[in-house]
Amino acid sequence: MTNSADTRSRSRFFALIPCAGQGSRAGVVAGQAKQYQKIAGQAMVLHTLAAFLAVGRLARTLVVVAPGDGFFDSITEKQFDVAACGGASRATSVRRGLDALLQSGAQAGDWVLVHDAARCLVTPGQIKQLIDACRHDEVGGLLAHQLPDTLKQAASGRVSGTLDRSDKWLAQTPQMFRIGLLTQALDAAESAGRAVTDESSAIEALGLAPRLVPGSAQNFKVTYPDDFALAEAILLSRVRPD
Ligand SMILES: Nc1ccn([C@@H]2O[C@H](COP(=O)(O)OP(=O)(O)OP(=O)(O)O)[C@@H](O)[C@H]2O)c(=O)n1
Ligand SMILES: C[C@](O)(CO)[C@H](O)COP(=O)(O)O
Repeated sequence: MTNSADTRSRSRFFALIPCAGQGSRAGVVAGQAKQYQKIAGQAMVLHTLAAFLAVGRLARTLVVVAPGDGFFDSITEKQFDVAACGGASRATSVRRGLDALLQSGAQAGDWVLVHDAARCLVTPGQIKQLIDACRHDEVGGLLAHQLPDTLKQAASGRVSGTLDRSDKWLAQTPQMFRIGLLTQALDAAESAGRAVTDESSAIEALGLAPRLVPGSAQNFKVTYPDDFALAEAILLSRVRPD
């Protein structure tokens, strides 16, 4: 007979990569979405996937793309799965991806590491650090980065205050939670009509406190036009990812 501690200690780790956005802030107009733009010789998302595929502890990696997206069709012998179930928001893409994982054998007690396709500078070492820091945690957690600059509050384009930044962190990904808990949290946010921009905020709304695991300034999300050149320079400068 197994008890819940036994079951939890056998939990597996899955990766879920939301990849169904457009990249409007990056200035991407018609045509290829941001995550498919070439950086350092290959599509951004392929750099992201390379980091995850180098982490042996992951049972499986699932990429969630928009319905009708054929980007991965030509890649044969993929070491990852693709589900064309992306939605209108990142949260919907993630939520549908969780269903796809559960339908293909993942269990509610397994861990999922959710990571933006557009955060293509993450390293296998950072992914392993998150797993090691959170695998025995009751809640789970996320990579995050402490603010390196003075933090200003603004009103009408002028400074209205300088904020204490000692307790402020920039949320990054991956964000790692039990699949069942994250499903419950995203469903609760949706029922309450509360838009969530990351997994942690859905978990926080349940009254839980995710663990902050120091990431790196280099693990930024390619969001604005200037970010492409910076991401390319960093990728080209890396002899080995970590
Ligand atoms: N409906 C959506 C929106 C976003 N994403 C994914 O979530 C990650 C983070 O999204 P972000 O890059 O911030 O958003 P985009 O929607 O791609 O960009 P923008 O808001 O500038 O249009 C990206 O890998 C993106 O592909 C998604 O899967 N489904
Ligand atoms: C999930 C995220 O990457 C954490 O920083 C981020 O919130 C997603 O991007 P958005 O700009 O908030 O949509």
